[in-house]
Amino acid sequence: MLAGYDTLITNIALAVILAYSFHVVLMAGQLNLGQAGFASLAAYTSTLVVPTEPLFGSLSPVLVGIPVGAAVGGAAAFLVGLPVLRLRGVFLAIGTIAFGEMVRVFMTNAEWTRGALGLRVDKWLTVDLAWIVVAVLGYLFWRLGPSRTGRAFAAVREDELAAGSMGVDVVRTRMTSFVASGAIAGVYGVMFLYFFGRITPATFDFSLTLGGLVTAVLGGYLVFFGPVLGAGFLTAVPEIQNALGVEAGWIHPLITGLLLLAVILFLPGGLSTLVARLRPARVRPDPGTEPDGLAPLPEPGTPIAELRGLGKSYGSVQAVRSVDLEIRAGEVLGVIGPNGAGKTTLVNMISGLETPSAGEGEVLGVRLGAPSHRFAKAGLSRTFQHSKLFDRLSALDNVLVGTHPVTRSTYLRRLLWLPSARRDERRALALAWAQLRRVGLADRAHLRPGALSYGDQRRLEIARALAAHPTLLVLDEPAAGMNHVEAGELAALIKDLAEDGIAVLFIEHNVKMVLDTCTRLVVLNFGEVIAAGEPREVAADPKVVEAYLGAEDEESEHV
Ligand SMILES: Nc1ncnc2c1ncn2[C@@H]1O[C@H](COP(=O)(O)OP(=O)(O)OP(=O)(O)O)[C@@H](O)[C@H]1O
Repeated sequence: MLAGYDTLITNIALAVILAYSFHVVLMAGQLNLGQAGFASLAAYTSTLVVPTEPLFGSLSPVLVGIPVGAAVGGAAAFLVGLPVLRLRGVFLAIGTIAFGEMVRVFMTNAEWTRGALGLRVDKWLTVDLAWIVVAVLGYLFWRLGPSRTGRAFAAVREDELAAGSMGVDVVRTRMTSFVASGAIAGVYGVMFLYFFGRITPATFDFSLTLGGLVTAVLGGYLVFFGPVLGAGFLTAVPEIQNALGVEAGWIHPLITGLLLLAVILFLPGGLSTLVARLRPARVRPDPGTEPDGLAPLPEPGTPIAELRGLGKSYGSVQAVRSVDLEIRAGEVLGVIGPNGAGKTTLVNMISGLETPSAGEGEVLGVRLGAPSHRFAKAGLSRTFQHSKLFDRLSALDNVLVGTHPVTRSTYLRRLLWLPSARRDERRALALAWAQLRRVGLADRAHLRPGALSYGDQRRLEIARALAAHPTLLVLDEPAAGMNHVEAGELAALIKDLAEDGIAVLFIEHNVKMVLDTCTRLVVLNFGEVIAAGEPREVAADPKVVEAYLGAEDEESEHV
């Protein structure tokens, strides 16, 4: 019955495959626009290396070409990614467009490609095979979404800095999505070749890239079936136009453009989120088990961090100078000081977000200057002065990202439905739920951060940090914006955590809370430690009163 529509249906499948090569990078927040180049390289390579007749008499050339295309596209993406992934956002887009154009110019001028005349092969692609490839890709993306790798992609997309601090290797995650995108574009290129039987350099021009991007954005990249919706929708427009007998060629681009605008303005997650919204919001339930297999924390009092002569300058501004500091397991160490004293810069160096300009040190066995995910893996978790929650993830998913350093990758095992992947996911869920309960947010697990009160957002960030089972928890002004009651509850939580053996390093302007909770206090002024020791003694130090507490008197009366 569908025989007359073979070409149309195969075209839709090809559009879906191309859109998936955008979907995978958009999932990780990367604007790669070099797909035309990867597809071109893969298709032209196939004309050179894939036999023209079925291999062993039965294996269709397209079946040989698909893995060749994936390998060529993936390898090219890796090589291109090494330099261009230093770029971000629009600069990454420009760099990858330039690559696509370079490939096109090369293919036009090379002799073996026969330039603009192009190359011909037999048409081996069938509609069934095209949709089998779509089904395989759909399956891969369906299983990716709720896996640990899928969460890492989402975390990098939402906030690279926070993702790194949660133990996600941002460079690796960006490269993984880039290589996957190249591999899928390569598969597309080869399938295109064996469907139309002819390619020219102009086949893989910038309009192909734009078409794929529009399809992926329109369909949406937050849900795995976005590319199918996008491709179906965009193909339906000219078909309806034909059925109505409207000839005008401008209608398709106009409707596509308007739709794209509407999606960007009113439905940033694409059409698929509209479908997803029809389902009631639900989160994966608490498995009800206690999180197991967590490494014991070091004995209280064991040194876990040592900094010597630490300094950081930004041009002529010396933010931190000659700081010597030791942190011991199980202590609550408060860092106070006037605005601009260098507190955030200090904890940024301790957690790998800044590289020191002077001095050295180790935190949990990791030398300062290493990337933030290494500190997170070693047992350091942190929150930020201005919350860095993942806005498009539910509260539960935010906390699940926090489990990254203490969980194993589940994606490949999820593809094979191995029970061990299920066990690991249940363990991550148990860890996340336990922290949501601990901070009193279990009943709001399904909400996105934007729907939570300010105090709840700060608590959620603490839950996310605790999900990594940290040895050292760094809190940057956790009580900022909290009322008396909330600040009191937070102080009680910090004391509880210390009793559990977690070392807490926290920056706070709420002096009452600092004096109530800290076992040791460090005061910074102009980047230098001006006092350190027992909190009440330090608070009474005339130097501290002059530099900070005098100025804070009014504020502390309010806290
Ligand atoms: N990325 C940067 N580039 C340039 N200067 C910076 C940078 N980060 C911090 N500084 C400067 O370093 C100094 C210390 O800033 P920092 O944020 O560490 O202070 P702070 O004690 O945390 O202040 P606050 O209590 O206001 O958060 C300030 O003078 C600040 O302007």
